[in-house]
Amino acid sequence: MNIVAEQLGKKYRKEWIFRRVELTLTAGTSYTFVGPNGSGKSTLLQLLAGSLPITEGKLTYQLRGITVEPDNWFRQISIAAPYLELIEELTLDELLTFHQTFKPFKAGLTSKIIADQLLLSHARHKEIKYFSSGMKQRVKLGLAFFSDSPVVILDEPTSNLDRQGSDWYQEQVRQLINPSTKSPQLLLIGSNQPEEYDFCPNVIDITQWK
Ligand SMILES: Nc1ncnc2c1ncn2[C@@H]1O[C@H](COP(=O)(O)OP(=O)(O)OP(=O)(O)O)[C@@H](O)[C@H]1O
Repeated sequence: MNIVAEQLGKKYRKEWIFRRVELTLTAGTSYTFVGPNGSGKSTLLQLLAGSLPITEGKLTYQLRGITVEPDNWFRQISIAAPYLELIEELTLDELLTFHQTFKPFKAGLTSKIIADQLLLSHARHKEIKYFSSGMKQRVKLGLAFFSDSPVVILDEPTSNLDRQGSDWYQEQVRQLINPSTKSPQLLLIGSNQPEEYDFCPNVIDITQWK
């Protein structure tokens, strides 16, 4: 999957957050958007995910050379972000089962394996509303890591994670763009924490588009 942005701009009321963004984002690698608080990292990630309308410019999704219609972009993307909520009333097992009805997991992964991978096998039958903020963050990241989607978007990925959780993130995130993986994904990160993206070859300062 490739995503191409041409002359992309976003304005909230009278304020331009960024303008004239030019990007060609290619599968099999990662890109991290950096910049101070309020610079527009989350806004740009949501635009690239097709979940916020663009004010000007053009976005194109291409899967194996074929243009994907905007109505189908959401099928290509898994996103973990602080502003996206989990369904609190479901248990972890129920959430994993529900999630698979619209976004399958990668081959061979069952709910049990994923709960083990999340280090949450003890909490499979607990409702998400009783999870700690770090446990919820692990679930959000897991849904993004383990779903079979060409694009993975992670905004502030290690927020609320303890040392063990951050180590787990480091281990998992590298798998996404491992060249020996059968279908390498496109990984997009929004971050202010260098240790979240120290492996990433493409670090892009968003303030260049102010
Ligand atoms: N719905 C909205 N309406 C008006 N302004 C908004 C809206 N959402 C975001 N903004 C503004 O857009 C700017 C960019 O916000 P954004 O959350 O994208 O920044 P960020 O770089 O992700 O920040 P942080 O590092 O704090 O997460 C901010 O000035 C913010 O106030």
